[in-house]
Amino acid sequence: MSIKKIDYSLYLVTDRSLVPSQKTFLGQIERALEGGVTLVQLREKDTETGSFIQLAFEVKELTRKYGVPLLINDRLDVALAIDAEGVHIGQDDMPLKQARLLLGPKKIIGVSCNTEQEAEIAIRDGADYLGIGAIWFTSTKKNIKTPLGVEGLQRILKSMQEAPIPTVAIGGISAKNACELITGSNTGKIHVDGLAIVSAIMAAEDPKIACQELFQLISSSLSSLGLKLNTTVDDALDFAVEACKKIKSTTPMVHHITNYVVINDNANATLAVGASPIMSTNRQELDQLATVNGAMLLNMGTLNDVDMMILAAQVNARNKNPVVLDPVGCGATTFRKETLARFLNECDLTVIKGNAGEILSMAGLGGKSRGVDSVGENEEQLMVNAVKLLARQNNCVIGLTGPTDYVSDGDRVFAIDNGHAYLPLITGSGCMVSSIVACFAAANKDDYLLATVAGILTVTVASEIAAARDYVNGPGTFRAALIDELYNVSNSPDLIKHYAKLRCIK
Ligand SMILES: Cc1ncc(COP(=O)(O)OP(=O)(O)O)c(N)n1
Ligand SMILES: Cc1nc(C(=O)O)sc1CCOP(=O)(O)O
Repeated sequence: MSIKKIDYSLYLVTDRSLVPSQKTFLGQIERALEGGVTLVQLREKDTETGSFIQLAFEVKELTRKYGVPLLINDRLDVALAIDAEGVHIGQDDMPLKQARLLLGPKKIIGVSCNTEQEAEIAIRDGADYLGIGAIWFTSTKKNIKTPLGVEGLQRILKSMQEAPIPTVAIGGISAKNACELITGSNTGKIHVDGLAIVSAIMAAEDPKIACQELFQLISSSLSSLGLKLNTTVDDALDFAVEACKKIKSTTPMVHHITNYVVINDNANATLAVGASPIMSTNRQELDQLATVNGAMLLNMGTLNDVDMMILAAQVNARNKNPVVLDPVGCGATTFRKETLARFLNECDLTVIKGNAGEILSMAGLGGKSRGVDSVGENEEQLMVNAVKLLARQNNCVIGLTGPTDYVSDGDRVFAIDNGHAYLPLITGSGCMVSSIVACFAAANKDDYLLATVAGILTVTVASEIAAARDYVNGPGTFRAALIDELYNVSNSPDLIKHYAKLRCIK
């Protein structure tokens, strides 16, 4: 299972033939990125493979600079050659099932659909999003099928209500009709997630201005429907409160394969927030447990049977259980580095939660991991870049804990300034945070970024309340009080709202 949290709202599909004279293709794309494009598809119809790859590398350099994913139209070979974030395929291109086999589960695959039946098949076969069109007539693409209009789009969206996936509309879209399209296609719970646009951006005198105008229109149309493009601090706090309640009401089982230094504390913390811990390390019951688990937690602290841990991650992902990895000391030895590489390559991880040293070392951003302690003071920007980059590279949520905690899904970034100086003085407090994140992910599968923020907030807020107790005068008394306050905070989750020092970082 993969989160693939992509912002589809303003999706540029390129066309070199539309670039005005005096302008360059890459220049138009860069201006569009400056204007707020959230996703780019490189669409080349008559370009030889070698030149296509060369161009794709150049476009990727730009999209990377702006932190925007790049998809390749039709050509899986080009997408693989440049390690693009995914592809967009049409009904006459390589079948989705084969494309998925070649690209693997982590890449994004979008599929063009013009009918309810095409949408149903694409969803069944595992598309990540649908490009629904043509909505209106367009001269950008030859031989389009009969335009759907807003009613046709609505019909398809309604047909997907049982199994919704993200959708973008395409064909004839510009600032003149963007609002009508978004508000008109709203069918209660389901609406189009974004607009895919070619000529209104590629042929614009200044794509930055065109995109800013489009972005504004999309954002105001969504807010008129009570929907938002961005997740705010208030959204995250509301989510945290509800997330606590959901753990209590569903009591998810959280399977831990954790290190033996922290096993008892992890189990007690899990119970304190209302989840049910199981600490089995026997491979014979992995399959059966995965059918009832809410989440799987893997902790690299005291590594023994790595193959078994990888198997556990795989069977849980197959059962659609979130898999949380705590990469304890991942930069400390060659064995740990190799083990981490295996987790990243062989498993579909949902959340990686480590300390600053671990996360910076994973990101190759100069972090060091000495034993299992986090070292060094780092600038906020370095942390933000690290969590964003790793989240994008690994298609998962990254949580970095330290004096300030950072969480990102590659798109959104939150910083948490809660916590107490006693936390790093008890062994395995970071491991406890990972356990609690797994509990939140188990019960809150609709948004793993917010579930991770909620988990970290719960522990750090509880730590502040625990440290303030009269009898707490050092790490030993604090450790017991922390378990008590995890219990109290999760029973009165409005405390999170009261204490939270949460920031949304753009
Ligand atoms: C976002 C998006 N939606 C639809 C299409 C059309 O794809 P396809 O049907 O493969 O046609 P061509 O683009 O290949 O002409 C798209 N490219 N992007
Ligand atoms: C690439 C493409 N696919 C379509 C479909 O209907 O699937 S319409 C289209 C072209 C859209 O261009 P413009 O934004 O300039 O109208």
